[in-house]
Amino acid sequence: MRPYDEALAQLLSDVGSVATAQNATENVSLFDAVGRVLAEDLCSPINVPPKDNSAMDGYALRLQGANAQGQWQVVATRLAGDASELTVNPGEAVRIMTGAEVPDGADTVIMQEDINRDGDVISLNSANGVDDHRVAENIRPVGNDIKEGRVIVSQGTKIDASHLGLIASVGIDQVCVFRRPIVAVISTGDELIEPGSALPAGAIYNSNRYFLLPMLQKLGCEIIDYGTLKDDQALFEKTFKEAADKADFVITTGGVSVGDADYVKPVLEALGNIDFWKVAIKPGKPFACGRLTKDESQQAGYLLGLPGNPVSAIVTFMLLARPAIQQFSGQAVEPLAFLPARVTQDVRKRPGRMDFQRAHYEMGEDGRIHVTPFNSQSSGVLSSIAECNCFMVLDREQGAIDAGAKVKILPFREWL
Ligand SMILES: Nc1nc2c(c(=O)[nH]1)N[C@H]1C(S)=C(S)[C@@H](COP(=O)(O)OP(=O)(O)OC[C@H]3O[C@@H](n4cnc5c(N)ncnc54)[C@H](O)[C@@H]3O)O[C@H]1N2
Ligand code: MOO
Repeated sequence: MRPYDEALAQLLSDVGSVATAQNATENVSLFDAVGRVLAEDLCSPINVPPKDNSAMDGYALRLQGANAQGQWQVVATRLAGDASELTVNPGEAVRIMTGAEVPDGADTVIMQEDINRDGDVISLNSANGVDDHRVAENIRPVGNDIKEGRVIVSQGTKIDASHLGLIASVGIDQVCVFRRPIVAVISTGDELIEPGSALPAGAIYNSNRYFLLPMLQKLGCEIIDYGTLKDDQALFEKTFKEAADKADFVITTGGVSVGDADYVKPVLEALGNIDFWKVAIKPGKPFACGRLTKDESQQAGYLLGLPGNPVSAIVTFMLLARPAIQQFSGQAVEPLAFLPARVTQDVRKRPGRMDFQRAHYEMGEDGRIHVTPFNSQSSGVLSSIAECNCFMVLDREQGAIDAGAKVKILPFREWL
């Protein structure tokens, strides 16, 4: 059994990245870029803002050299969008609106609440006059947000709404992204039927397909859905081969343990190479992965064989498949972001496997995170995922722990 860290490291070194493949990139327009991975550093062709502009509705004037209470003659009005030539001389002011370019000669904008206006003459209304203000206040200087030439979004970033806004703010409407990873999804098991019809004796509804597909979508994958295969070795061979020719990853669920109808591992061995089988995690021990071709130089899908038990399938997807696909898609894989917490009750655990107990965390009145494990840790109880918000992670050699002990947690809801 591989320790989790070793299994993940090997998986990441085996799967590589789409960045090195042929036809790895495409240009897409901004709204199609959300969720895609940027294939090159994006530099700004302009300064943002392009010119000094006002942060307030008020008066642009020259504060430097003004006498105590100040007095200025209002000579013009400046709205946002007006770029006509305008110069402010000492003793003059321009009525200015938020976002309008600051006219030449003005060094400060005074907000209108700080001004007394009498006809076209203005003065400062604060007790200490000029001393209550500073030169350059309320002016947003050119390039304050983004300097021309600066990298605004780096290669490998998964583009979200904030990046889209930033890219639009420098006037770019198309970006170069990596192509989506192609993932074939195959459920296996004679007992599985699809939701929507009555349950025959001996059958269960296929649930794994219904969380895997949306999680893959969220990762930005193109999905080839093979539905469910009956437990038939020849059928597995034929389907895996076909899927491996079309996809970067073939993800299977079920049939990966040691039962009489568990054909995933023998078929992977027959068609290609197993990189490893069995990881020292609970749940999710029987996880198989490897390349679906004997010839290393030949491109073919990489198989990730997830266990059939729904919780084991979702946990191995989150902890192994997800980072592998993320890396392949051109993103940097972030290390797991554990948080410290105190456990609210005694916890049973046998040394041997790293435990990812489903749990619920919340902030206590003492300012610490408190975590309570779900009442069933069976790998068939999918409600433990739906009703929880984190894993309580217990190291491999850890034994039982007492209420109040310090533990690590790993929030997971953002992956769903
Ligand atoms: N003798 C041993 N038996 C088992 C071991 C072991 O080490 N020695 N490991 C156990 C562990 S741990 C797990 S996890 C399971 C994994 O088994 P498989 O990957 O072969 O999965 P199946 O046997 O096909 O199914 C297990 C369970 O999950 C249900 N299932 C399968 N697919 C779906 C699906 N798409 N949707 C909903 N439920 C599904 C299936 O009906 C079974 O109940 O092996 C243990 N056994
Ligand atoms: O490892 Mo299995 O995934 O305990 O149920």
